Amino acid sequence: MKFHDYPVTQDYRISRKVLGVGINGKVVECENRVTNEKFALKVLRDTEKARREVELHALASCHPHIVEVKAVYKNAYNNVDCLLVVMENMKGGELFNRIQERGQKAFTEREAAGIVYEICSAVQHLHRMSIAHRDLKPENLLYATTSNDSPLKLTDFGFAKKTDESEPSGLQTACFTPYYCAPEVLGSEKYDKSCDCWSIGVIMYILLCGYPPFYSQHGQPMSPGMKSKIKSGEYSFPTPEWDCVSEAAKDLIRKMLTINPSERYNIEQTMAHKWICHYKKVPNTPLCTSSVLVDQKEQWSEMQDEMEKTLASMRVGTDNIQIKNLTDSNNKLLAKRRQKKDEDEIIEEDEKMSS
Ligand SMILES: Nc1ncnc2c1ncn2[C@@H]1O[C@H](COP(=O)(O)OP(=O)(O)OP(=O)(O)O)[C@@H](O)[C@H]1O
Repeated sequence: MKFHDYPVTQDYRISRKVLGVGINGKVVECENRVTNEKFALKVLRDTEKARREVELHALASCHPHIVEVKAVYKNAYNNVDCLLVVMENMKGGELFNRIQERGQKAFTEREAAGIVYEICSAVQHLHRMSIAHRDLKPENLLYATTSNDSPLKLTDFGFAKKTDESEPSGLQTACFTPYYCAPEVLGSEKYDKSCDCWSIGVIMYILLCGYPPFYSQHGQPMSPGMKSKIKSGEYSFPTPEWDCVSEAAKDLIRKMLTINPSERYNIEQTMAHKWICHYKKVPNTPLCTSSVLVDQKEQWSEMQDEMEKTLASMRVGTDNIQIKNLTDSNNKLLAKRRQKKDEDEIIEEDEKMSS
């Protein structure tokens, strides 16, 4: 995708409405000056990492279950190069918020299968293009609209990686990876893709019961021992939430949460599994998911933190360790301060243009 080098503010009015906040800063709403159509704008410092994110996202975005990148601008603010990514505006919110908001109307196993099918089709598209997402978590799954038949789409390619590039040797290490098979044994391409399948397994599990598979104790906050549970694949299908869930669903979860990534189901095997390929015929059994999500609202952010940490530890071992310069730092505080400054400068610029 070609990056425009004229100011984004020539084409879009930038609003102060914040659509979401992530580690790289805010995503704000913007409006096309000609059509008045609303979009989402993500501002990133122009670093090698940001370029990889934007390029891979744009490359993969022509898919019904991936958030579409409309345009990218490369603008400088106070001599700092930034990439401004205009994306379709996902007005329907995050996946689990919607399930939580259903109230009394029970969420069913067939609906869960439809959702997992949508996620799998996005991941299949990526893996066929030799892209591993590596940050597949609930916050990165957004609904396009608030209507019941809205598509669910995957976003945030901040950790995406082209998996067919030859890896420079020497700096890789498996010391930190908590998983049974070291990445270099399996090959980084298969290893990186296998992390996405593990994530789908976790999301599928939560969809079917409302709590994650690697809880220290159901209903209790996460314990420090959770990591070792993930490592040894210790999870179960507790009563009563799992009593009515089909054997086919449990079978697929076992295959996706297999500890050894070389034995874990890949995306093609997952798509061919009967619970996915016949997702419209999955039993319409009511699930406990919505009410459990409501009851455990307080634990949700801990769950998100834990999933983030686990995904981060899965990425270590396939990425080369590099000394970062300050502008590439992932330090949350530094990133927030920088991001806020960039956004303020862009909004100021926009206000100057409008006046
Ligand atoms: N296209 C979009 N439309 C509406 N809201 C969006 C869109 N993209 C992102 N958001 C919101 O902004 C939040 C942050 O976006 P994103 O995940 O891309 O940023 P990030 O800084 O890379 O975050 P993370 O901390 O998840 O790595 C999302 O969780 C979501 O709530």
